[in-house]
Amino acid sequence: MTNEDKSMIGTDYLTQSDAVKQRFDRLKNREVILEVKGLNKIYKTAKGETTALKNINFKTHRREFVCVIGPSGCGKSTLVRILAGLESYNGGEALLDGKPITGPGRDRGMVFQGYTLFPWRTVKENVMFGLQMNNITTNEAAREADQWLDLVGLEKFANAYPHELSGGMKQRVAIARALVNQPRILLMDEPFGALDAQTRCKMQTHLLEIWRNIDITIVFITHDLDEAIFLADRILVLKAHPGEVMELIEVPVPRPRSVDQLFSPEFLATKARLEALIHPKQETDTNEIPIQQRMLRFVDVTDNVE
Ligand SMILES: Nc1ncnc2c1ncn2[C@@H]1O[C@H](COP(=O)(O)OP(=O)(O)OP(=O)(O)O)[C@@H](O)[C@H]1O
Repeated sequence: MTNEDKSMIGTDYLTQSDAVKQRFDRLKNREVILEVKGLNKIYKTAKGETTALKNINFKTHRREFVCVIGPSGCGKSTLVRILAGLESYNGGEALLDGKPITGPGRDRGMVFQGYTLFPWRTVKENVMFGLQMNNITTNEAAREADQWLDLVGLEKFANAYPHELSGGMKQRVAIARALVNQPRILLMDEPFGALDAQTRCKMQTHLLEIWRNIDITIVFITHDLDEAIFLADRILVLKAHPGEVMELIEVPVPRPRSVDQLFSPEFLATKARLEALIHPKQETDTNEIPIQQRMLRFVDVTDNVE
């Protein structure tokens, strides 16, 4: 344990080292890229109304990395779809560079959990697609696609087809394809959710490396507490039914991040706070039937597996 570790013992997630504090001061001085003000979303169905988002407020600064976390049904996907311009909303505002979001646009790149590559196009052709849709010549698109494939470390796979790639590689192509139009903001909805733990970990480090090297602001949806703390500057914590902001947490873990920090006092303190917000301890319900009594017996009582 280093002296710095020792000095952080007993601190909570609100305690920031001087370096972290200064970083947040710099970050908050940067221009606001995304501003969400009093945003509401109500879904109307035959069964009634669901308030998916209620009075959501937050700002994201240039080159900030924001994670959005919360229990199932808290409106994470709804929020990201509204920001992408794929979903309408019922009041409030969502502003990108001060302008209302009214539909999809080149200023936003999207990466989803499912692999959304065109299977009949090569890796490079997948990345070129967005550019060609914007009337950029094939030669120019090919040159730019090469640069982005280089950035995500897939230059050697330019002529491969999606089915020849691993899950992590497919998501790297998806990131290159989302970045090729040089959006202001990258919206990522559980992009690593389908990957195995080891690949997921590598992709997180890789994404931080990409983010460090380019001028991009990231809004990243996740279920995973470790992933949120590892990646984010700030974490927007939502609650469900209705989807509301519980807290916007400034992650006190210094940058650059590495897996060695997963058990640092700041990391664990932040995780404890997220656990308390997202999985609060339930009061014991005295009316609840003990689990053993609820289970059907499928085996003979004498057949003891232990
Ligand atoms: N198209 C829709 N029509 C009706 N209700 C919807 C629709 N999409 C989402 N909802 C409801 O809105 C609420 C928020 O859903 P949303 O999918 O945004 O949550 P989420 O936090 O992304 O959930 P998960 O983590 O399970 O993906 C939920 O109660 C959901 O049932």
